[in-house]
Amino acid sequence: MWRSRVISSAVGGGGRSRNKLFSSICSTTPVPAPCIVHKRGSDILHDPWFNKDTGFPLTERDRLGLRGLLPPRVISFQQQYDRFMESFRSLEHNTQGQPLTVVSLAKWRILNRLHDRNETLYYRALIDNIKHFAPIIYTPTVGLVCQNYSGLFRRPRGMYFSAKDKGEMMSMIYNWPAKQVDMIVLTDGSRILGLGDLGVQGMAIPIGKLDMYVAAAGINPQRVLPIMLDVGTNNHHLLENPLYIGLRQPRLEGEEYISVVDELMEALHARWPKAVVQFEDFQFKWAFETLERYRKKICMFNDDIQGTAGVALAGLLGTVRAQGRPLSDFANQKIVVVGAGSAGLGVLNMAYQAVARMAGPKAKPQFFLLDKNGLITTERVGVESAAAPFSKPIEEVKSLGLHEGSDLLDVVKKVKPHVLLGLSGVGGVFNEDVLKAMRNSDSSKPAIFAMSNPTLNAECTAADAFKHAGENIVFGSGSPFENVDLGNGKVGHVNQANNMYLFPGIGLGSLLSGARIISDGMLQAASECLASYMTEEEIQMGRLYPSIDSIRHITAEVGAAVIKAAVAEELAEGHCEVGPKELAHMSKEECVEYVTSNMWYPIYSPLVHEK
Ligand SMILES: NC(=O)C1=CN([C@@H]2O[C@H](COP(=O)(O)OP(=O)(O)OC[C@H]3O[C@@H](n4cnc5c(N)ncnc54)[C@H](O)[C@@H]3O)[C@@H](O)[C@H]2O)C=CC1
Ligand SMILES: CC(=O)C(=O)O
Ligand SMILES: [Mg+2]
Repeated sequence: MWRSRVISSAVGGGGRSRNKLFSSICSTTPVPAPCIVHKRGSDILHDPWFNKDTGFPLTERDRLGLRGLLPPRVISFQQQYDRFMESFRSLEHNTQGQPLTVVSLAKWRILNRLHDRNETLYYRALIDNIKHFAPIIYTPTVGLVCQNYSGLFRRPRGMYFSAKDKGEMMSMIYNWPAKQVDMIVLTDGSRILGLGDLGVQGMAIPIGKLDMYVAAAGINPQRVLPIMLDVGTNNHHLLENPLYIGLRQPRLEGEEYISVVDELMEALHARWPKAVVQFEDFQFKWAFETLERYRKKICMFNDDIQGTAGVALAGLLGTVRAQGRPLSDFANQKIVVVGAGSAGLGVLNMAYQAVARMAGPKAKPQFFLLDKNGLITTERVGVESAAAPFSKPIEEVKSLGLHEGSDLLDVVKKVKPHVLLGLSGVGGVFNEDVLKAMRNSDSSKPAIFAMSNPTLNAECTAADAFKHAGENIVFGSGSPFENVDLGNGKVGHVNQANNMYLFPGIGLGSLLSGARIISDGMLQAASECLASYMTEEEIQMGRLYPSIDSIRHITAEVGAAVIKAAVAEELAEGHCEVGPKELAHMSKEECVEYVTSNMWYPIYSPLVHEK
């Protein structure tokens, strides 16, 4: 039995992991570990990490100088939870019939206010209602929040570094109050979902991703750090907005840009050398470059390139199974990828690697890549170096009646793909004609993945996909859609093909293994774990990914797979009291148990004051 860490002692607060140590000693309900707090009185009430609102027991009120600062009656955690959920339901009821954007922002506001006031209650509400709340704190509403962030901003969360901080970052990093940081999500706001350059307003993305880390991976919220690196924006609309809260200057470019990122990475690594850093929503021209620059030096990954690739590959393998074919048939699948950016190229990279493993390095995958200028072939002038390996040989293209730059409809008609996968950021690009052309797919169960976010940027809606491409398709989308009623009691199942199924497990597995870096092998293990998670029966029903309700379970499995891969590649240096040798001796089940027991869970811990 692997003992969990007693988190409180390490971070001076928040000793709220489910504690196996206690449960193995006591036969009764485990007592939560006490949590050390270095403040007293109203300072505690204004600190969302420690605040319990009316939930402070009387003894604690005495101990912490809170007596008289709260109404006399003590309200239990359960009562507080019920009251919050009741006000959320009232809000839903009272906003019925109002425009979707108004309702969505109102829901985000009520959750955000709780987040700012009482983190324990917030995360319990999030974990227990993840299916309902993920679309608010994550895609699609987080996109709307980013678009309006300057107006919505009330209280700071995370850290802001800007081009004006050059030379200061190494000292600024010590302004962050937590001694320990495990998980960092960093953006420069240059490609927020499919919404483009939103400058400093992109900060809602790292915050939302880290909320998912807490909910899905049980990362202690006291140890997460969302970071915005504001190097300016090229969004004229924002530059002209007098209330814009970011730097009002064009984006830094070239050497100037990279030197600022270098400085920040050095500062982060110097203070928290074991923290995992996730790069998020960097524009294409910097996404690959920064990944290659840092991935051999520190424990980091790019979620849009690597997390997305793993989730997409799991979905693609699922579609092979859904067709009733052996997995090795993946090498013969005709896949049209629409969007040759960070995400699309990440997917193709991983898909090519999978084919090479299955069918040998000489295999020639039938993958087709399109960008805004159409089909990318070896005749393309000025092709990006990251896209070049996926350019289709022109002779092959011509033999199909296609040419350099063929449009999507023509490609779908001539190729008759098994899979159409969109990562273009362009809403509706899978139009009626394109979807109808998928009816002539060579697959008995064609797959359509409209993976772009948020909802309006999806390549097609779920309803249109089933309506035009036929009821036998398998469908996935980056943002959630309702299942589609096909009539006669039949339902078109909607999968959420989103990197949220992998990034929490990649991050947690990397952290708990103490991996020096995040290797391709670790990412592949994560993807394979997700791919094999679904049963044959589920796959036959068109379910490629599990329900988000079981996200902690999936994350535990993925995290364990990542740890095992890190150990196998001798990258694991261990974490806290669990060293690499102990990790190596864990069975798969023990490893899943180790990951699970390290997941933080929100309960009120007794607070103990220390000067
Ligand atoms: N579901 C998920 O988990 C994820 C979804 N995404 C989504 O993928 C989208 C793209 O992200 P990135 O690759 O980082 O963006 P990017 O800007 O790097 O790439 C976009 C690509 O789409 C191409 N494109 C634009 N218009 C097109 C058109 N009409 N037809 C065909 N291709 C077109 C561009 O030429 C470019 O190659 C975004 O909407 C993002 O939200 C990204 C990561 C994860
Ligand atoms: C999901 C995600 O990472 C994106 O749309 O960028
Ligand atoms: Mg992203």
